[in-house]
Amino acid sequence: MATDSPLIIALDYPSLDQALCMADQLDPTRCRVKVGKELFTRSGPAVLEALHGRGFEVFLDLKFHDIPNTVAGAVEAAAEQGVWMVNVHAAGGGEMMRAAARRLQEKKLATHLIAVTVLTSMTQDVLAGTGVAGALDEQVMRLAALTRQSGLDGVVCSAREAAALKSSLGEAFLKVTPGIRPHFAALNDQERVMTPAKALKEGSTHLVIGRPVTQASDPMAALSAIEAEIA
Ligand SMILES: O=c1ccn([C@@H]2O[C@H](COP(=O)(O)O)[C@@H](O)[C@H]2O)c(=O)[nH]1
Repeated sequence: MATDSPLIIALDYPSLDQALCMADQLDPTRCRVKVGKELFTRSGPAVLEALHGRGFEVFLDLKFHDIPNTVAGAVEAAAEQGVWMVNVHAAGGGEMMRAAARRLQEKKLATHLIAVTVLTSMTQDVLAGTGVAGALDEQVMRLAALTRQSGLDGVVCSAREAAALKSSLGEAFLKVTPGIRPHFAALNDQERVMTPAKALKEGSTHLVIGRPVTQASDPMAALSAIEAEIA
């Protein structure tokens, strides 16, 4: 079931049952869902089948980062399972990203392929600790430009970088932004955060939201508040 909503709810749960319990409260015409490393490692492709069966478009967030041939194969495997979106790490480089994009083209698979720039949990200091000397926002820009040159559909970045990316790489290039924090939510381990309405205003095309909804005492009330904020 396709939706126009920019909302992607991160189903970060340790079991298939818990993830489906939340999915059963959500409406596939009002949001997409994201399956990440914990849930997929525990439940495998069964979770994708179950979510597709409920009508959801699924972002498989496994952030592949490996040699080009391995990543191309992994992206192909994800797309064959019908996911709406899959991602790789831009830091894997242009060769890796081009191999993945080419594989989807060759196999005529319509899954969106995007790349992670700098994780939203990272600060300037944390980035420097990995050996990247320049400014964090410049690193995001550099990796996003490489992602677009490599033929991908967009990036994962913080909403704080969305406006600059929109002006340099255009509106159609997807800006999928985790680190979304409504005023009522805790920051948790996120550093580069923004509220839902501001993120859309800055140019985010999709908002990834996990704990502000899934860990809320009333998840559906939290989701409704977010929908009202962005309406
Ligand atoms: O840079 C990134 C890339 C991915 N994520 C993922 O998004 C969600 C965010 O969940 P919250 O509970 O809203 O913090 C989570 O699944 C991350 O793995 C990210 O946060 N930042």
